[in-house]
Amino acid sequence: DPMTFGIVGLALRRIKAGLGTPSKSTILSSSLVPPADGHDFTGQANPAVHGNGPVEVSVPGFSLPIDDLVVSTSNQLGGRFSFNVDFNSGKFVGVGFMQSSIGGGERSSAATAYLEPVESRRNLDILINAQVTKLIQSGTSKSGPIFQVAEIGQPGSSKRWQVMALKEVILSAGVIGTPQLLLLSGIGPSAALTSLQITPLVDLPDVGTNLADHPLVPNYFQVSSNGTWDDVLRNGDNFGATLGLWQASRQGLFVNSPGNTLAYTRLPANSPALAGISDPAAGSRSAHTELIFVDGFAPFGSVPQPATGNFVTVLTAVVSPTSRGSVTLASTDPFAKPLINPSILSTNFDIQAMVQAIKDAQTFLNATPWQKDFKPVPFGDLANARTDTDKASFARQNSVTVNHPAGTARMSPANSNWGVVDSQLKLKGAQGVRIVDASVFPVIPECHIQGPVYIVAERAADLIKSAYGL
Ligand SMILES: Cc1cc2nc3c(=O)[nH]c(=O)nc-3n(C[C@H](O)[C@H](O)[C@H](O)COP(=O)(O)OP(=O)(O)OC[C@H]3O[C@@H](n4cnc5c(N)ncnc54)[C@H](O)[C@@H]3O)c2cc1C
Repeated sequence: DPMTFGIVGLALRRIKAGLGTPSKSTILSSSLVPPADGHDFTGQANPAVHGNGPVEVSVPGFSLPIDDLVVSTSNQLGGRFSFNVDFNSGKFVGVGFMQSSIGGGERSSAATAYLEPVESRRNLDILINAQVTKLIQSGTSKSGPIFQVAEIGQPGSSKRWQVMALKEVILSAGVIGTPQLLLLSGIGPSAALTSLQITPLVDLPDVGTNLADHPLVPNYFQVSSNGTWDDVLRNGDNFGATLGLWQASRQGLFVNSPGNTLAYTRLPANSPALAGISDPAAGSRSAHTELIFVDGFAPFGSVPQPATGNFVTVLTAVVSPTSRGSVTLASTDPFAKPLINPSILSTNFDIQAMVQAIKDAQTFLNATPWQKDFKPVPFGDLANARTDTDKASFARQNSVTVNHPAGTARMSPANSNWGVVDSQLKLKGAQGVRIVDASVFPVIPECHIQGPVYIVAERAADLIKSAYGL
């Protein structure tokens, strides 16, 4: 459950650019804290490239038998698999230790780090068991309709309440909820809205388009070691004892997910994935693919955990995908689920990059450090996926996503005729609404995107304070 931050890189670039040390509230949202087991994490992360913000981040707090094998293999293979002590350094490729938003063996999040400390503020009300059903036009301005009223309801009831914002509405309903709400409010592609009998108020064809996510394939390897977590998952007593240990002391296997190590890799320069296209990654220090090394059978997708045997899973992902899907309305009922078309692996780049990642997983686990105690052997459909064509087919059959959707209300230049928000995060063609969530990313970041969401949120806070002279 990793989160990766580019925040310190951002801060360093600020300092180099002569902008001075960033104030805490401007840039830094996380702090590196000791792992749950208190082990010396020298060489697993670099405190010098971390900030001092409220979200707690740590390296894994429970060592796994495969950790040393991953590091040894990195040292042996080098090149695209060289060791990277900390992905926050500004160089985002290589093999390293996972960093998770965990402090003291517990999840740290926007809720615990930002919201809980201010819950008792008199100017903050939190409505639970309530859902915004639409934004209501409250006036007209030269920039377009003004939306300063949110309508609220509860499932199973037709009763509605209205809340009026004195300054503006900040919409943070996420990559699925935000476009759904905009569409329900008459903000989106006019023709599609009209066909659903919704009166179009702002014609923004991009609402709900540009949905990006990181496709993920679980690659299973049967191993001869009997020390993997498979028996914890299978055996109720063992599972209960492990959970009990976490509940009593925030120690043991359950202090984080059992994927302690990972690799971010760039494709080889001659990869067929890159033929005839411009490189979709942000730059030479950004990755195309990711490998997460899990000490057991990670039950992703439709393949159930086998009743016997020990396993290592390598989760392979494409982190600079070019496929784009969509979120559209299935119904005008605000409580009905929208239609989500993830459209993953729908481009040649994405499928070829995934094939390379699957080959990389096999190369990595074929290295000598694994041959003494683990002796990994491809398991299930992976065992039969011998050629690149087989691997592409295996990927199509077994892909899920990393749950990193982004981009359904993308940012664009103020005077462009595409996009949904401008660089101030304000809804285009309207007044009174700002969007602050992962839907505004124009492209999906090549990392687990929770960190970048915090960056956008911190930036938005500054934009809002600045707009009102606060
Ligand atoms: C299963 C899963 C695992 C993940 N694991 C990781 C990980 O390990 N590392 C990582 O970096 N990222 C991870 N992510 C991604 C990360 O959680 C998201 O990128 C991030 O939470 C997005 O933040 P957001 O503010 O855009 O939206 P969200 O966090 O989704 O917040 C949107 C909120 O709006 C609420 N909402 C929606 N519609 C309405 C409405 N109409 N009225 C009122 N409220 C509404 C939702 O209930 C939700 O609470 C994971 C995501 C999932 C789903």
